[in-house]
Amino acid sequence: MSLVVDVQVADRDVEIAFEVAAGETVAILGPNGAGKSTTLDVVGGLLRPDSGRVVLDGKELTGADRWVAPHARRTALLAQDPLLFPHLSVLENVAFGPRSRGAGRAAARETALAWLAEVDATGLAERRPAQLSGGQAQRVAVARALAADPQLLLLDEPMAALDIAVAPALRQLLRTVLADRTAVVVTHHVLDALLLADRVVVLEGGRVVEQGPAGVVLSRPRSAFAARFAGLNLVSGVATPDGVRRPDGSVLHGTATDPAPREGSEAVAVFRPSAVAVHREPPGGSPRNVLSVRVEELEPLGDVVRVRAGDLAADVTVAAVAELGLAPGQEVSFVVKATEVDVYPR
Ligand SMILES: Nc1ncnc2c1ncn2[C@@H]1O[C@H](COP(=O)(O)OP(=O)(O)OP(=O)(O)O)[C@@H](O)[C@H]1O
Repeated sequence: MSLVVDVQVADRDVEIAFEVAAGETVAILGPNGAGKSTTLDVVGGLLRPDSGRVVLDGKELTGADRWVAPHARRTALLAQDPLLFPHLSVLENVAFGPRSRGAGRAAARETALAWLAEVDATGLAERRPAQLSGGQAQRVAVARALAADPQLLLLDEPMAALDIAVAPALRQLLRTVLADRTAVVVTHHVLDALLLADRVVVLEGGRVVEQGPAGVVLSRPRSAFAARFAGLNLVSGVATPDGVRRPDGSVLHGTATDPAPREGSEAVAVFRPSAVAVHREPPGGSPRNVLSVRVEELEPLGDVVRVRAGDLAADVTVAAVAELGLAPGQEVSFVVKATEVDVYPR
């Protein structure tokens, strides 16, 4: 059930093309307004693009002269909100899909019970949605989506509305469910991308700026958003023999990784926040990279404090924050060794 998406929505300035192979899960990432919801809406048939096409398993769902209605698309949407029918029992909610596809009452009930067992919710069958916790309702929503036997599963931040304590169990369930399914998942969570998706597609400003295997994009990001998402610092510019020249003319020295960027071509320098040391004064005569920045925000992160300055971040200990007297608005130097900076083509 492969998916081909190549669509344009002029009034939203969205032009997006990507493919999902049969059995593959693709995560769509991007900042607010990047076009993630627009993409899901177009694929699910809720929005008609100005031009382009959506093809599922060789069948055109959206095209120049073709428009398959949402309910006839064989796609199922799992959204933030479980969207269960409040007046139906859990069992009836899950049986709804098979019933609408023509199954008899007994067969639909059997399918629904099988899916409820699959999501570990058999004991909830007779309850009404109002009698479920958020996590239980979302598990039922998973069963309902799958009971309709969709060819493509669309997930729109399925964990976003859940309690932090409940999210891991649902993520684990989705991991099992998505293992051999064709799916597109919009997420703001790095763990979802890593644990659920085979590939990620990064959108910015209504365009695909980067795509590839989840592990590769998150460990070797080439776009500003993917780097931020993966918790890495990224500086882009033009490749020099030993680093990246930034638009302001300064060079960030690093180590070229395979494949090394061609001198003069667009390149990125990427380094971990934990590799950055923060100094009040620029260290004199240092062979290291020194970036002058203004502290914008201090954010506690486990046993370190993330110091944010523009697009860059440094992780320092609480003791260092106290010792340096760090506070927003302060001018400081971010210092990073060239050996900690990976340079590769953009
Ligand atoms: N109903 C609408 N009518 C017109 N423009 C819209 C509409 N919804 C979104 N847009 C615009 O389309 C572009 C893409 O928005 P979209 O909602 O797809 O982004 P998103 O990546 O889902 O963002 P978010 O993470 O905030 O949900 C934005 O410029 C947005 O302002």
